[in-house]
Amino acid sequence: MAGDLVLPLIDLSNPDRDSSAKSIRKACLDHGFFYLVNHGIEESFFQQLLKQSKKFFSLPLDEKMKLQTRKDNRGYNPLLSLTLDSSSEVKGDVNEGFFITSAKISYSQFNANQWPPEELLPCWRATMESYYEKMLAVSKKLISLMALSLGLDDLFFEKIGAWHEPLAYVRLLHYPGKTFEGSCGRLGASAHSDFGIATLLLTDGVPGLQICRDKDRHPQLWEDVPHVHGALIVNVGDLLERWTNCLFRSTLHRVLPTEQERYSVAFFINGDLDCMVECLESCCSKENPPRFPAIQCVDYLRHRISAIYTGGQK
Ligand SMILES: O=C(O)CCC(=O)C(=O)O
Ligand SMILES: [Fe+2]
Repeated sequence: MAGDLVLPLIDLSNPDRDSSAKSIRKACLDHGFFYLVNHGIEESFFQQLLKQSKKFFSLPLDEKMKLQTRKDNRGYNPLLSLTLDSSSEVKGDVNEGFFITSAKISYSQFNANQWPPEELLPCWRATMESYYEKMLAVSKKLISLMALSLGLDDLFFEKIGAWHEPLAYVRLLHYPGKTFEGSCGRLGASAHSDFGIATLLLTDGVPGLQICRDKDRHPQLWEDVPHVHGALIVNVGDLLERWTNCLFRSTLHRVLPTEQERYSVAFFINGDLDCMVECLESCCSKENPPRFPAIQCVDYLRHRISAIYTGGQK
């Protein structure tokens, strides 16, 4: 049964950075989720982004399929093509999506984003590129507060080489609502934790997102995440959980099938591909040894990304 959930609100513009860092630490210990406000992105820009996203998903399927993702995970994923809970026997999440990342990053033999033709969707690419840049700037501020919240230098992630050319993704998402008849007990997004450092999520206000704060509890308790107008929902990812030896929690979440159509945009922040993710000194001791071996960011992400492709990654 879903209960009422009150998540902390972090003000990114607060000049008292130590106080923000303290609040972030508490939020990451208690929930692994919080709202980010005063992040500097205008509401009108969010509306423009959601409008452009809707325009893309309204294109005929054959047009969208021309941009289907390849090995590098950029472009279009049709309905049911990904299953975020890779251990689930029920395959296929009821959403379609579109991934965009930095043009500078070469992840496989393909190193270019895919774009719908300008004559079909004027300004689409420019809107997405602008969102990517704005979110990268917000993430940079957030990452430095997260470093402070762990008692580290605020430039810690830059200094260890995790934030020079970080792999980040914009993921546009469309949940079709009850008009889609092939759901058969599937979820909008099956239960998962995100892979990277953190995720910053924008939704259109249609409910559906739930979190499970204690994944080991049986039966699991799923709680609705209320919409807060203008706020981004931030959650800790598995790479940060590894860095912090499970001090910061990458909380399980999912999206229920929705009656109405629903649009959301996730911004996934990961580190630089070649950075090593290994337990922070301050997060381990003799009594609490590292729970995960060190791993290169790219190896971890490749493995996790390929596991969510329902029929294998093309
Ligand atoms: O659409 C949402 O609200 C959540 C999406 C999500 O959890 C994801 O893409 O990782
Ligand atoms: Fe997620």
